Amino acid sequence: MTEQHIVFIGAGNMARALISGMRQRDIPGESIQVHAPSTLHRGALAEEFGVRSRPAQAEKLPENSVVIYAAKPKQMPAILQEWGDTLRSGSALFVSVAAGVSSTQITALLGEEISVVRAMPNTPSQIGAGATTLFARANVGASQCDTVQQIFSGVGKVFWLHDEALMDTATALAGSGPAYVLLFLEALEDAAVLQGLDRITARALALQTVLGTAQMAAASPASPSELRHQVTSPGGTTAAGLAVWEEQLRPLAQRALAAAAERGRALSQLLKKDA
Ligand SMILES: NC(=O)C1=CN([C@@H]2O[C@H](COP(=O)(O)OP(=O)(O)OC[C@H]3O[C@@H](n4cnc5c(N)ncnc54)[C@H](OP(=O)(O)O)[C@@H]3O)[C@@H](O)[C@H]2O)C=CC1
Ligand SMILES: O=C(O)[C@@H]1CCC=N1
Repeated sequence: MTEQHIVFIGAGNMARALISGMRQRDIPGESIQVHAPSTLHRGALAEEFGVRSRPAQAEKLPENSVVIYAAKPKQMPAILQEWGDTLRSGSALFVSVAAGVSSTQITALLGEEISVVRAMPNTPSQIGAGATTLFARANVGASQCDTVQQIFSGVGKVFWLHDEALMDTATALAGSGPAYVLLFLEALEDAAVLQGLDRITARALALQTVLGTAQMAAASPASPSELRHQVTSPGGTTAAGLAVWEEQLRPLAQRALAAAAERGRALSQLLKKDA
């Protein structure tokens, strides 16, 4: 793992989260290089994590490079145009974290079947608590899959998919998921403040409740439904609250995941128009 060179295209939120998680796992800063047009974000990453900061494009890659595409989906045609020769001439493994963009689109943009893996990580990767879904094209070898597995299992849990179409669902659930959980926290906090609790206490109580419950569910062999029933006394406070959640929550979850997955597919279609 330490011999591997990890090359980021893009220095934004997701690159930062992954680099933070990698550095906590003692991947040396010198084996990570970050490319972005401006020095704004890559400069900050170099300063904070000791990674190498480079302009937007590399002429040549170090041996054993894993290139992680972490710029916006819609920029992929232009960026792969710039990186095409570099990627085609080496033996780099190309990992895209871009939402929506299919591996077939990526190889079509490159005009060659280089090794492509799609990854959908999430921002808790920055503290080693990420959830990453991976999909490898058929030509990606077992040792390349191991390499990708090692990189992302270093920053959290890893789940492989064999049907690429489900990457949009994984994106809707886990890539976007931290934002849903944070919105839920905000809503709980605000509701408690409305009832008179001070904001600091409301925030801390909401956070510890979500954290403690997630840890309990992760540690327990029981299903979320079974654990929920343990909290719910007949005729008690939880039953009263749950009756309200049940009216809306499941249909809302279905609509939210459908909207997010559809947006992933739309991002992919947009790329077709621009390409
Ligand atoms: N944010 C998230 O939670 C998640 C995001 N993703 C995916 O990660 C990718 C990046 O998202 P995010 O980090 O949020 O986006 P940001 O907008 O935070 O970062 C985008 C980065 O791309 C860089 N960039 C722009 N043009 C180029 C170029 N020509 N060459 C190299 N780099 C370039 C920008 O450079 P500069 O610093 O100069 O502005 C910036 O650093 C997206 O594809 C998204 O779908 C996947 C999972 C979760
Ligand atoms: O919102 C987005 O499109 C990206 C992908 C998943 C999380 N952030």
